[in-house]
Amino acid sequence: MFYVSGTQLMTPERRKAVWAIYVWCRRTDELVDGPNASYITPTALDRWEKRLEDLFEGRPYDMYDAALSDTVSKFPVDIQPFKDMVQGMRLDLWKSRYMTFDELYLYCYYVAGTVGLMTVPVMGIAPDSKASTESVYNAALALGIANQLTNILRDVGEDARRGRIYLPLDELAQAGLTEEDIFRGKVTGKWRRFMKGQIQRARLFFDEAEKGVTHLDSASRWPVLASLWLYRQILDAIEANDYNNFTKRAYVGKAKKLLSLPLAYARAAVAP
Ligand SMILES: CC(C)=CCC/C(C)=C/CC/C(C)=C/CC/C(C)=C/[C@@H]1[C@@H](COP(=O)(O)OP(=O)(O)O)[C@]1(C)CC/C=C(\C)CC/C=C(\C)CCC=C(C)C
Ligand SMILES: Nc1ncnc2c1ncn2[C@@H]1O[C@H](COP(=O)(O)OP(=O)(O)OP(=O)(O)O)[C@@H](O)[C@H]1O
Ligand SMILES: [Mn+2]
Repeated sequence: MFYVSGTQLMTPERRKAVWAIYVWCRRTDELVDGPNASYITPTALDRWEKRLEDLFEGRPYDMYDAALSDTVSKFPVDIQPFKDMVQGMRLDLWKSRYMTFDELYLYCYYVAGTVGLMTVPVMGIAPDSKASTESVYNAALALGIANQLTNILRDVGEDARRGRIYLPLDELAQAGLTEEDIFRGKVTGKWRRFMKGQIQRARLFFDEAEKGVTHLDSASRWPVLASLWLYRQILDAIEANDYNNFTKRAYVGKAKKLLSLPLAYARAAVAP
């Protein structure tokens, strides 16, 4: 998980804090994505949200919650993005179709944009930055959206096999595609044209996020830039697979991952 390698590049205090947030997010995702997902109910998510409120008030349930309690006592982290991620998991319990990009955007905000909002207070905004705080948070949000859109484009076949289509149905229809085309999983000219548009939009969100990275505290820029570049390369891998995201899982090879780190370091070292 390159978020992990990304956080290894941070100062120890920040690394521990991001790690605590990561673990909470991973456990939250596992509730609906993990092995026991079929038993999860909205009530279980309500209980998870109650635990979140307790740990924010300094009453952690276990040692992982305690790590997040420690983080929120050290950094000005707000509870709302965490609550919003739980709401995203409630959606994932029952919602398996998205009619429009607006609907999909909201879902991406809930499960991924929230991660950006959770982590900005830990990454820190550069003291000499001229950018407004709002614009930095918008860039963080954009990175979450970009990552989730990329995740969705990477997993079209995998999600279809679980009966889920996150791609906006109105855009599929405009491209002359139907749900059956997704379940059939054939790469056609229509599919390539549709995917080109989807990839182009995801890249726009990465571009917006990248502008904001330069306004983070200098010690946080490199790991965030490295993780941004790594995830964005999944889009290149989908293109390299001739848009076959039905049966091929696009991924970034070790060599490219390793190459991204020094490149991101050099880029992050350049003043904004
Ligand atoms: C250095 C760095 C990127 C730190 C962020 C670490 C962190 C707290 C990550 C949490 C990720 C997580 C487990 C979220 C739970 C929900 C979920 C699974 C979201 C999807 C992530 C991908 O997970 P995975 O690859 O495992 O997918 P599968 O579960 O296997 O299907 C998401 C695609 C979204 C993740 C979103 C981010 C990492 C956004 C990070 C944004 C920032 C660090 C903001 C940076 C600030 C600026 C100004 C750009
Ligand atoms: N439109 C909805 N709005 C909010 N919550 C919903 C909606 N549809 C379902 N849910 C919640 O998601 C939970 C699980 O979704 P699930 O698909 O199993 O139920 P469902 O969509 O109502 O379908 P069914 O009626 O066949 O169970 C439901 O128990 C319900 O609490
Ligand atoms: Mn997941």
